[in-house]
Amino acid sequence: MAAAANETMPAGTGVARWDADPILSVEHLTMRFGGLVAVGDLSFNVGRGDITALIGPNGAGKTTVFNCVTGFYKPTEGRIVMRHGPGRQEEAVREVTASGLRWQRKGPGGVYLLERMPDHEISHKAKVARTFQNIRLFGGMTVLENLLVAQHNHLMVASGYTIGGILGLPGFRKAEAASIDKAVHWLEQVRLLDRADVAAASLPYGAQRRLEIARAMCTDPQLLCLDEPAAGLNPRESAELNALLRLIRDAHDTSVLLIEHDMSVVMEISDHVVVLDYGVKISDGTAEQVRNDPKVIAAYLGVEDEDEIDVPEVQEDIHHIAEHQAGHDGDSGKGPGA
Ligand SMILES: Nc1ncnc2c1ncn2[C@@H]1O[C@H](COP(=O)(O)OP(=O)(O)OP(=O)(O)O)[C@@H](O)[C@H]1O
Repeated sequence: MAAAANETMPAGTGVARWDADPILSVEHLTMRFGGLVAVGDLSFNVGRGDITALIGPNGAGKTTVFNCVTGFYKPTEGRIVMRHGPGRQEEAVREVTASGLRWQRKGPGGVYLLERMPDHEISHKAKVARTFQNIRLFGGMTVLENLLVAQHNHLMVASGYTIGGILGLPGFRKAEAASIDKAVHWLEQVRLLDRADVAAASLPYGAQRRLEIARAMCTDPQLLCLDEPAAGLNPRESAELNALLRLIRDAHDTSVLLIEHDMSVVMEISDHVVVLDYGVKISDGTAEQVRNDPKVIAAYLGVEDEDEIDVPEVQEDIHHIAEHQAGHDGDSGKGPGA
């Protein structure tokens, strides 16, 4: 996947890679809260094997999109298609849509209509994992326990939903050992193995953020959704996060969709960037394309007339604003105490 990460279009197709091989398609998504249209007729694709960033000013609708994708909200309208296996699988998507079913599996492939599925099915069957803007670890449990709890479903299956677990039947013991191996693997990846036995709440903020990502990865997701993973991190921790997300994409075959205000993270690691403003898409392309899009610049600065913008200077301003915003977020309830 990584090898393809810098090529926007597969040779000779003229179609962006994320449109040719989307792991996730958000199609005509609308979410209304009473009279407020938080997201209006939004469509975009998340490419298989890509890091995709969803960005936009405060209140643009990013978290609402995440909540629809992960089953926390039922969209007012629209379809959200998750695909296991390559390609668009158009016929399977048509079949499952018409059938009224929630998903259809065929061999290694599968099509899942997330707007029809409850959140636990989205995580266990469609293989979509998420982290939250405000950290949601089990603070009183140890670091290791947090990663084992994430694999609870797998262990329940191994116990046959009986007291097989308590009795230590061989199948369960094997599954339990595999769960510990996986937890240890991810603790190594996020550099927390030496903290495995401490309470999660006692970790510094940046380490808690890494633990959240490790916990999500212990569910073996095909798509990892991260809500502001760099919020409150210092520059060194931000650089470590970039490396971790690249490793997740390249070595673990997991696609990543992230909401992020820190433009240094977005521009450095994203293969694809989608920009929202007032619940609608205003730009969609590579980081480079989006960075130079006057509509994006105008949205971030609240400028009405794009013709008045002196682009290079404004880009500098955007960078400062993004930095300021990230710092401000860290002080306003998105930090460890939140
Ligand atoms: N549960 C809700 N009930 C009512 N309005 C909501 C709800 N959730 C979000 N909204 C509104 O929908 C709009 C989009 O909010 P959302 O949180 O999705 O934006 P965002 O882009 O994630 O913002 P931020 O960057 O500040 O987190 C906002 O006007 C918000 O007030």
